[in-house]
Amino acid sequence: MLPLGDGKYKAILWSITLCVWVLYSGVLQADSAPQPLHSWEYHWGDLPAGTQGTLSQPPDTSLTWNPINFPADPPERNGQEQVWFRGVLPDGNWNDPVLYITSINLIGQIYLDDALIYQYGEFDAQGRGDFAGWPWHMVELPENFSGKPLNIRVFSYYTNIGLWGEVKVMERLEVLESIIHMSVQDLAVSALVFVLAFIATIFAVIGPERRGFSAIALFAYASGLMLLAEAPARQLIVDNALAWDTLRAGSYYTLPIALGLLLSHWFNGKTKRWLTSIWALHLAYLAIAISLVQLGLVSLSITFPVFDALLTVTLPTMLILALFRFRELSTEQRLLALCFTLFIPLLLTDMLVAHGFIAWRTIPLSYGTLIFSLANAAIFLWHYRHTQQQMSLANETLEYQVASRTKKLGRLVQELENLSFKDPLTNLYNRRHFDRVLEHECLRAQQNASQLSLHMLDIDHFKQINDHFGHDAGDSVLVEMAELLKHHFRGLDIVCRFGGEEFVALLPGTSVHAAESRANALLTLASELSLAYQGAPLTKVTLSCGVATYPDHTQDPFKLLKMADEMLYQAKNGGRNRCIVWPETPKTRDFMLGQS
Ligand SMILES: Nc1nc2c(ncn2[C@@H]2O[C@H](COP(=O)(O)OP(=O)(O)OP(=O)(O)O)[C@@H](O)[C@H]2O)c(=O)[nH]1
Repeated sequence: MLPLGDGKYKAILWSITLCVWVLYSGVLQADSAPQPLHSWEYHWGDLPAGTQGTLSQPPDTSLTWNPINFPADPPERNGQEQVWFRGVLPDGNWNDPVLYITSINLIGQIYLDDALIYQYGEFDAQGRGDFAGWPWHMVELPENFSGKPLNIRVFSYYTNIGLWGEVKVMERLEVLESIIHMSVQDLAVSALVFVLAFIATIFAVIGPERRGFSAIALFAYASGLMLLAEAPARQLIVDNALAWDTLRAGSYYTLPIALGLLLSHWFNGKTKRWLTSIWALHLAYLAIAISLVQLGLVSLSITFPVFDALLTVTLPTMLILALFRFRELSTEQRLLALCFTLFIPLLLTDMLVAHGFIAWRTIPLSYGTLIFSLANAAIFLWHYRHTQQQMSLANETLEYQVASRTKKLGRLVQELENLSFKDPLTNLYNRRHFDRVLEHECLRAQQNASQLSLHMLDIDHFKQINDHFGHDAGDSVLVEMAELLKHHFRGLDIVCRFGGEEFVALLPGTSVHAAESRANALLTLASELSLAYQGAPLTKVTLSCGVATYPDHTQDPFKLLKMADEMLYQAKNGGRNRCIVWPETPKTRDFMLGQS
């Protein structure tokens, strides 16, 4: 940073400011209103240009000159490619005057007082040359030019010949100022369009409407590039008119491709086929035209009128096709279609001006692009909001689904767990469950200072049922017996199938005597059961039962089971169909202790 306190630097800073002010105020004070040249005349054909940039003979002595309003496209061209114009330079009081020309079709030389003062493009010996782009021109003028004739030699194989736009004498600074002024809007819109193109690209990559957003992105990139390449300030950035015009052609020729892609994506059937053919045709034109130009076979300038002719047919066709089926479009598509409807006349008018069908004027193409860009921005925002809403909805749905599935899964786990503790044939608890609850029930009995009786039950001579009536009949007996047990015992009793034809029942809060009487009652009920299988009666069955009670007989759950089993064994040995309760005798106690 400048040390502002330092007097020396302050002085320099003030001097620079003063110079700029003097220079600028000088410009403002000068009689600097831009003045066009006047008294224009033309002469078809080339005149012999003298050596070293001088006219070998003054063209006005021996030739016929015809008056013309503006030095462009004189009548009766008849395929001629060379023409001379001459006009009189205006009077004025300029500080730093220059001649400003909007554009030249295609190349030219400018002479003042028989001296060549400016040349654009390369002339060969025959006075011909190649297209070199369409830049604006700022021609240095020597002193005392006022009132002098200016001779302009032009060569063009293009549809137009001569100068284009404005030809006037003005201050150099004013030229630069107006160039910047004319470009600001184009450049600003171009920057905005590039940002939108980038956002559209992101939507095209991630979004559901990939093709639609790709087409919008392509249109935005093409129109952004076109505006940049058209802005007069382009020459101040990179001084290569041909490169800029090639870029302009590429982007301009891409616009109908993007438009066709987008529209064809919106429609079906015949309309889609028509639109697809149109964008394919433009794609082919772009590829062929740029290739031929790059190969040096065709001049870039010639590709413009051919393209414009094509566009005057395809653009209205696309518009008519879209408007014809306007009702089928969604709101956002309608918005874009309307923007195109506004943009297309601008594009067509610009084209008509470029070819001289309409008098020269600046066409605000950037307005069309701006409207299109704003519509796009609105659509992006709408899409963003819509996507956000859909995402939160999806999240909620997902959360709901996860919760309901977790619940369902919990239920399934529970069912599975139940199944793993159940006997599938009888639907009674199985031995796994019994092993799990025995210890727990003993503990509960201890905590409640109550008793817990254990019944061990076995169907007598069950093998004979299987043998006589078959395995399935045996199964039906097991099921019947299980039903009897379920009904006979209380809800808080735990009845399990211990294995084969053996059952156990845990009776919480049941004394030895109560357990014995419940067992005897069960045995009676079992012996009275009328069993049948598939309508055929089965033999009567009886049960044997062993009983042991906690804590009366033991406080060890494992021993309790052993004791009941031992009593069952004794019941079997004692003749079956009976219940034996663990007797509190020293002999049995010793027996059990010896086992443990
Ligand atoms: N149908 C059927 N039979 C079974 C099942 N489980 C075990 N068995 C049969 O039950 C019979 C048990 O026979 P045993 O151990 O000799 O006993 P039992 O014939 O009842 O004789 P005791 O117990 O001494 O009165 C065997 O034939 C087993 O095949 C089953 O699920 N279904």
